[in-house]
Amino acid sequence: MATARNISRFWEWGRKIICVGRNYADHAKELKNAVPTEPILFLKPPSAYVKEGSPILVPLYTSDLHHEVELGVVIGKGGTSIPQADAMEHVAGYALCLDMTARDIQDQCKSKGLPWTMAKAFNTSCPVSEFIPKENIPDPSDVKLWLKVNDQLRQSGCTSQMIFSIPFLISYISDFITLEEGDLILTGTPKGVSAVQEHDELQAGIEDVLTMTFKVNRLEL
Ligand SMILES: O=C([O-])CC(=O)C(=O)O
Ligand SMILES: [Mg+2]
Repeated sequence: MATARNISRFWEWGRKIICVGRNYADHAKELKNAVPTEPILFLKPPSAYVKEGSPILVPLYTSDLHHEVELGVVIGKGGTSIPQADAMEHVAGYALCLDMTARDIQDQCKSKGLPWTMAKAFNTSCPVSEFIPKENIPDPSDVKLWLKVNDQLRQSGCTSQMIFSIPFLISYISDFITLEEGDLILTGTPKGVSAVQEHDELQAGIEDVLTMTFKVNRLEL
């Protein structure tokens, strides 16, 4: 007998992960990138998800794996060409996410004009918290995000600093990628990205809503 799918386990559904890059001016500047005038988008596959209790695995081909703490928006109602005014009706809730990035590989891809797939879409590149029901974050345009590595604060930002708002992003993306229930939008990272090493412990949080912890491991050959 088929069991009903529950949005609170959206990461098991095999749906899209759509990521927004350079959505915070302070992060665009720290990597010496221009502040965008239109959203920069890339994708991660559902195989990128990892949940607390399992480690983040450093790909063998990188020596500069970075953390990026981000607010994730979980789509509850699909749609195409969603007007900005209706966008929040399509949101089921949120998740705290890390956009793990092989920065050395991303730099190589950027200099060659190649896509970022190897830098951004590898297994365990999307650590994700428990599902956060919409009611628990009444104003997603004003929540604080933070990340510590081995108890040292590295990132601390507020979603009020986003260049493109959540309703704008939902509308913009849905004009050319149909959004489906269970999709996740990663809304970009504030400044403070830095490298992590094997055995590091990452702890991240959204204000007083939730915290999550991940260990970093090397992939065994
Ligand atoms: O790799 C980058 O700098 C782009 C990105 O994902 C972000 O800004 O969150
Ligand atoms: Mg990112």
